[in-house]
Amino acid sequence: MDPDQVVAELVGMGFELSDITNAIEVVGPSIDAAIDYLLDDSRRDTASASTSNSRFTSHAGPLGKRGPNSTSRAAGKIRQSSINEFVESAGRPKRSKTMNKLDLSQSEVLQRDTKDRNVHPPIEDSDLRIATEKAVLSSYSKDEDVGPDWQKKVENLLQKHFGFSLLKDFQKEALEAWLSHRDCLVLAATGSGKSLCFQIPALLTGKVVIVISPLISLMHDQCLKLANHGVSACFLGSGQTDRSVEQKAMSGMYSIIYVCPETILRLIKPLRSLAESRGIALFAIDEVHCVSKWGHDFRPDYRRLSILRENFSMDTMKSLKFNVPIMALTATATTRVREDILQSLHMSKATQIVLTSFFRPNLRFSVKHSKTSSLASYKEDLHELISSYSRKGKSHRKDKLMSTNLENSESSDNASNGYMDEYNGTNEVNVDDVEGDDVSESDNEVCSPGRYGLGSLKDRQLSVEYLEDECDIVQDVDDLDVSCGEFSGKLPLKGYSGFLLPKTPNNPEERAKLQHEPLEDGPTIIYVPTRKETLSISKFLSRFGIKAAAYNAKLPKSHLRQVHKEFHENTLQVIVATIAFGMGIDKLNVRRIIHYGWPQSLEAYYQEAGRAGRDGKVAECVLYANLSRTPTLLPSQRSEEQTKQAYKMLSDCFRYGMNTSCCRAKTLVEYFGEDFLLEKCLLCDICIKGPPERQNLKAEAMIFLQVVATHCRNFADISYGGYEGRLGERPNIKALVSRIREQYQQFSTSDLLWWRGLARLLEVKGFVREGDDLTHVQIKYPEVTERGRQFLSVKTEEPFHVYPEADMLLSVKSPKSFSSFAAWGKGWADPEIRHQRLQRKRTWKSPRKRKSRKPQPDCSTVRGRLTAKLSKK
Ligand SMILES: Nc1ncnc2c1ncn2[C@@H]1O[C@H](COP(=O)(O)OP(=O)(O)OP(=O)(O)O)[C@@H](O)[C@H]1O
Ligand SMILES: [Mg+2]
Repeated sequence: MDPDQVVAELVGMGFELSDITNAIEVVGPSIDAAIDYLLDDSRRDTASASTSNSRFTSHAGPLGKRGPNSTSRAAGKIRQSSINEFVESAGRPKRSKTMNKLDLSQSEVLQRDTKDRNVHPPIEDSDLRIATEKAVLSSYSKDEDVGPDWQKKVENLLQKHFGFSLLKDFQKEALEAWLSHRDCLVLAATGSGKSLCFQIPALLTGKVVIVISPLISLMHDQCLKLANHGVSACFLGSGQTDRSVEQKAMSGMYSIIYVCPETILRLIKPLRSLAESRGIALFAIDEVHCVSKWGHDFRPDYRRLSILRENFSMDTMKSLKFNVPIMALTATATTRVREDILQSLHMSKATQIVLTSFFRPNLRFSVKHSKTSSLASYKEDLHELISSYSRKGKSHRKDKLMSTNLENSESSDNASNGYMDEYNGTNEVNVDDVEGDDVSESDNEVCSPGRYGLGSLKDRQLSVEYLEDECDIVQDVDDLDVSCGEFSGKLPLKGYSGFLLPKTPNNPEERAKLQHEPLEDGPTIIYVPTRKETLSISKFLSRFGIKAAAYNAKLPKSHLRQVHKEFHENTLQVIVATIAFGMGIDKLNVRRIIHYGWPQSLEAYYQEAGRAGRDGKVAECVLYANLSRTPTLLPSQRSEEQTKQAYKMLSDCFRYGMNTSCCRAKTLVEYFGEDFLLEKCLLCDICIKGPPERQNLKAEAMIFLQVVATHCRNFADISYGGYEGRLGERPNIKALVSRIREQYQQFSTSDLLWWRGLARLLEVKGFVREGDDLTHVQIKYPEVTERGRQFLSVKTEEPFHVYPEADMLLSVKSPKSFSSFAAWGKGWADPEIRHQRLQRKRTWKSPRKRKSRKPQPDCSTVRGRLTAKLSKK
């Protein structure tokens, strides 16, 4: 491969250019070898951190033990995995020559499963198979009535297959709906046990359940678990390499068939035959929020699933005694999304809505301010995480090591990148933070300049292509075809009864005790917006002896599988992932979910956070976000309508972060349309710290509304002109705040951040609204409403009490360094002063820039050629 191509691919995976060039210089321009070298680098860091800082030279796999084909990236790329691999990797006997098509574990599973219903395992010889299939098909019980004692039967089946015997109430409700042949929409919290609702019908009848699922990794995971529980299941779609599986599935050889929406559309005909032969008990549509444009994971193919109702109803299939019921399931759907689901899937008017609480009583939610953009932020924010894992290991030595490493990393970062000084004192609010309005909202925080040592990054900052290539956006079922199963096959089922049990106490005294309860052992998932951050943060953590691994969709599949495996085997402490570490991951003991950067919606946030504490024990969900900067939408192909909706969802998420007075858990569950029964959760940062002091901001509110009213009127008359804006240009909040600073001496040094917060509060009260047609994350072109005008005109002494929001508090905590903002601001209007300032700014920056810039690229080396190429862009 051409070295430039190798470098370009590795850059796409998120590796840093300097590391790539080092790797290529050591191992040559081979992509596989370079990946191994680069991933080993973190390993070496971990090893060196845990052994007296000496460099670890052997090339063990990225996580210590790569699979046999780990060096063959090509193999990982071309050949997609099949369930057999994962059954094998679960420690079960491998397929032997003497065995038939299925490996031992699967045939065992089939035997066990089929013994219950006189179904024979599929066998290799085709004639014999056809004969067997005929016998099998004729032996299916066509009796739909499972009888009045179905609960008893279910309990027995649960005990036999899963090791517990009690159905949860919502599961019972969903099954009752199915038994009466009704459609059903199940809305239940993450980890509550929705899968069981559609797995039981397959065990209870001789019929097949078809499950539509969005990701191959999810299907793998569920098939593997079912295999471990003695239930025959398979998945179909592009990830299925064994072509015979589809044929077997369509002839009724599996009790549960997982299929992606894209595939089911072409399988309608064979499925109709299956409905007539073995029978289809149910269509289950998992993660059904993907149906809706108003949801956070819209997948157009999900919308076409209305085809199921059209093709499997009594009207279209005369042999059916009732429509094949549809069961739709999700953990994150707002009221609007629910309506959209019912409509789009043509679910019946009598659809049973099974709604359980979205509340996760054992999760401690919190939001913290961080620039989340540099090594300095990592140090500040991840310090506690590192200490917690170090304490669990050899605490004293590691703590010592940690401080040494912190020092080392500081000096080396300063020397190599020269950007540390820019971010020292991470939590300081800098005027640059709030100047974002001048650039479009697509000026995304995910690509703050100077972070990754890529010289030309700043130039590429506004490029949508670049951003698209930086973030993992799951658009297709194949995007993440790696398994996330419990590979050990030892599911901790005995005595475990879901996250609601062991019960998290409900009474306030008991709950208060959980506020500071130390977390038990367990892994952490850190969600970051970009691929580069998966690598930079995992590398950073490895330096302190943490067993951390990066996970993003562009990394080799072999690496991702290994990460899944080690995660489920509890040998990894931290996974740093993009959203690619996806839906439905069911690992019980995840102790922390850290979001490092703004999520795109509360739906996505809550679903990802919901992976914590599924064992019912206390777990933490921390969102680190830059509270002084408006988050921006990650690029994706959206229609105008979808863009508006995406902004709305991002805005809701931003407001969640800005909130300082309402319990986080309450905000989250109410977002999903649920009435929160406890007054507060008592575990989140707001419940623990309490809200800030309420302030009477009457004077400020009046001034703001007055200025907005005046300038909006001027704008409407097109007579407005003067200061910063051009004639007829609608004044944005930044311009309006400049006017306030100029006109009101007492606010001459006030901060835009603070006024933005006030504008949001006034918007919530209905005194101002967004005047622009485009949607923004927060109010940008305020306009006074009728209510606002009334507020302005009524001269009463009534106070205007509000809780200041996070950005307001932040701006007060770190006031501006210059003494008179107005004077400083006015200076920019003077061409001479502006010229001088810009000159000065250039001279400030130039020494550091010059220091970090390479003299002249040497085009005889890979590094030189690439540097020259990138600097041309
Ligand atoms: N009735 C039950 N009693 C005890 N445990 C249960 C019960 N039902 C399900 N579980 C367990 O709950 C865990 C979570 O189940 P499942 O993966 O179905 O959750 P989910 O609701 O689909 O979550 P997600 O929304 O994240 O996909 C599993 O380990 C499962 O074995
Ligand atoms: Mg699920």
